[in-house]
Order: sequence, then C-alpha cells, then structure tokens
Amino acid sequence: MDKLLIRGGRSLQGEVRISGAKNAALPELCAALLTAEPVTLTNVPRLQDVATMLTLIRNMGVRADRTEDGTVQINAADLSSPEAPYELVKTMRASVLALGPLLARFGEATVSLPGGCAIGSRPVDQHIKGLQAMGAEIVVEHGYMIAKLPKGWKRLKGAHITTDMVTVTGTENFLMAASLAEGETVLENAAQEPEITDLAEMLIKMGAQIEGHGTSRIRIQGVAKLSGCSHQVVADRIETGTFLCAVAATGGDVILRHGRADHLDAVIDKLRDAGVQITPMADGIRVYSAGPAHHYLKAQSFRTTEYPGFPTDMQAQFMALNCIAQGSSMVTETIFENRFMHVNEMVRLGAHIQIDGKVAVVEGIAKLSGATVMATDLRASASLVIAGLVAEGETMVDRIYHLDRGYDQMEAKLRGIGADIERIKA
Ligand SMILES: CC(=O)N[C@H]1[C@@H](OP(=O)(O)OP(=O)(O)OC[C@H]2O[C@@H](n3ccc(=O)[nH]c3=O)[C@H](O)[C@@H]2O)O[C@H](CO)[C@@H](O)[C@@H]1O
Ligand SMILES: C=C(OP(=O)(O)O)C(=O)O
Repeated sequence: MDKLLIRGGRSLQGEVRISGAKNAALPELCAALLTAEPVTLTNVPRLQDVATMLTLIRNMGVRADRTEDGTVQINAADLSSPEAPYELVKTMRASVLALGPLLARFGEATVSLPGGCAIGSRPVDQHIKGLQAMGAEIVVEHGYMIAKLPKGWKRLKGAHITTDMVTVTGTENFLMAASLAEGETVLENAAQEPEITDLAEMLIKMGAQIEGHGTSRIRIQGVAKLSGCSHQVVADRIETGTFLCAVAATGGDVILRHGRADHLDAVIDKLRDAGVQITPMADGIRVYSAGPAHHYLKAQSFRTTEYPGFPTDMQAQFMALNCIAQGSSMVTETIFENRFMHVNEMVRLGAHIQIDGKVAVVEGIAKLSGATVMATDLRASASLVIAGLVAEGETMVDRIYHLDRGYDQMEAKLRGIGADIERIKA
C-alpha cells in the first residue's frame, strides 16, 4: 500500500488547478446509462472511484473511453447486463446510483448494496422506498437490491416522494429515474448540493424536464426518451475547501484556479472569521494567510449540516486547522455517526481533542509533531495530510488508497505549491 511522507513546516505559494467534482462525475457517469445515444463528459477527475465506475459500466456492456485531458465518452446503446456486482461496488458508495437509471431505462436492475467510506452505517432504505413509490418491485436478497417493474409496465410512474432525511445520492437516483418515468414526480426534502444542480443541468441537456433543482422541492415531468449530450463536470468544492484549509494551516498565498467560492459559503465564512483572507476571482479563489495558523488564526466552532450548511466532507480538514489555531473550538458532526476516526490519529500527532458523542472539543496548540498515522477514510486522509504539512518533522500517512479514491493527484498539486511531500510506493 502506498504511503505519503510529509516534512512539515513549509508555507504554500502559487497556483493549483481544481479538478472536476467526484460527487458530480459519479452520478453523471450513471446518467449516461439513461440513453442509447453518446454522452461526452469533460473535466472528469482522475480518481480511483471514477476508474471503478468506468469498470462497473463497462462490465454492463457499455462503451466508455477516457482520454488524458479528462474527457470520457460513453455509449450505453448496447448495455446487455443491468447488474452491479459486489466485487465492483464494494469500495464505492456511488455505485448505488446505477439503480435508478437501470430501472428507468431497462425495467430491471440488480445492484449490490454499496460500500464506500466507513463513516457510519449508511443505509439505502430511502432509495428503495422512493423507487417503490414509483412502482418498482424491489427485494433485498444476499446483499443485492433486485429491482423490476410490475408485469405489463413499460416505465416507472411519477410519484410524490418525501424522504425521511435529506439524502444526496437518494435525490440523484430519483432525479434520474423520474426523468424517464411516466408523468410527474415531485421530490420534497430534496438535497440542494451543487452536485445535484450539476446533474440536473446535464439531464436537462439530455431532454429531461426538471424544475426547482437547487431547492428542497424538485419537479420532474418524465419523458419517453432521453438523448445524448456533452457536459462539463462542475469544480470540486470539497477539493477546493481542502486546499483552502491547507493554505490556512501553513500560511501562504495560493490561487485555486476554477474553484467556486459560491459553492463554499459556509466554509469560507468560517475561514474568514478565523482570520484567513479569501478573495473570489473571475475563475477561481485567492487564499492568503500570513503564516502558520497558531500565530495568526482563531479556532472556529462549527456544526455539519446539509447544503448550504457546513459540509460533513469538510469537517475533518477544518478540524486539522482548529488543532493548531488559537483557542478552543467545538466541532459537531450531525450527518454521519462515525466520522471522527481522524481524531485518534491527530492525537498521535500531539493534537488535544476530546470526543463527547457528536461533538469533538479541540484545544488549539502551537505545534504538532510528526508521526506515522493511518488514513481511515477519504476526508480523514486529507485532514492528516494537512496536519502533516504543519507538524514539526516527518509525518508518514499510511493507507492512502482512501485519498486516491477522491483526490486527483493531491500530492503532486501540493508539491507544485511548495509542500515537501512524496509518495512512497508499496
Ligand atoms: C457519492 C456522494 O455523493 N457521496 C456524498 C453523499 O453521500 P450519500 O448520498 O451516501 O449521503 P446521504 O446524503 O444519502 O446521507 C445523509 C444521511 O442520511 C442517511 N441515509 C441516507 C440514505 C438512506 O437511504 N438512508 C439513510 O439513513 C445516511 O446514513 C446519512 O446519515 O452525501 C454525503 C453527505 O453530504 C457526503 O458525505 C458524500 O460525500
Ligand atoms: C464520504 C465520501 O464519499 P463516498 O460517499 O463516496 O463514500 C466523501 O466524498 O467524503
């Protein structure tokens, strides 16, 4: 297993190019299953999850070709096997996104219950309930969701779906399924994340009739057929936020090219309150902090919530900053029940953190000291990299395959702005 070796203490300067969003590219690759016509996605990030999704759809008989510039061409005209086997989905939560499109276009689907980051139990009951409301017959057997249309049905039927909680991939599954269903679907309590809006915009280019995306109530008028399209994946707000926290922690002056400040209001507000200077630009964001966080920044308390609130996917990275900022802070995780696994590893670097249920109380200290730490999930890995960038001496981050699932060449990008970081190949 590859590791990252970081020698901390350097400030960051220069420019980083932000990649396309993992959490938009994955549903958009699945949306291509809704049509027999060619779909072109550009700005697709180079990630392990994207590679896994491409393997998954190729395994169904779909043609999917990617080029070095981040373009992926998909043709699902000859999709022969609407199945997502366990072996291919066990590492990736987003594989559940195959369910809606397969069911909508082929009237059947067999999709393994998904894997992904071990940050909580992550059930898919809402996905199943919503698709059942559209008429699907779904049983869960031997770890698989086996779904089909009732006898004699040609298409799903539009429905009024109110989920028990806001679910991002649930909303995406319903959007895709409803686009090809008969009649109107109304999604209440819908997720409002920018990745949902980006997916809806892609579906609209394919001929879908969608209104209200980006709000908690989405209306979809189903159509009988969707066509091909060309779509550019939106910039990754979580990658952007991760680099913002890295520069805030080390000090420095960096332009995040293509980063979208308007998708990160909650994080940027907290960074500004901490003392970081953030300037939105025409095609990016400039971030400036005079030096190491402990000399210049004040720790910030925050609570994760659904968009537009503070994203759970930024909790660990901001906590790394709080560890070495001035003062104490309370970090409350409300979305996933097991998303503090980075805490023990940060403590190994000298951080002062105590967990009490959903709350982590962080006492900012002047210095972390380098150590060997283990990445436990995707954003935990990123937070340990940030901690390593400011720790004294060497930090070795083990098990970075988690990082490779969701960050496009993170260590190369960090090296490009002055970090002392190298990948140690297994
Ligand atoms: C591929 C992708 O886009 N992943 C993102 C997506 O995950 P994902 O879509 O899996 O997360 P959800 O928004 O569905 O989960 C929100 C909460 O609802 C619960 N829940 C969800 C569905 C369900 O059927 N039953 C249920 O109980 C979950 O366990 C969790 O506690 O949104 C999360 C929350 O912003 C992010 O952390 C992930 O990066
Ligand atoms: C939790 C995440 O990913 P996934 O839903 O793919 O596990 C994430 O992107 O932080």
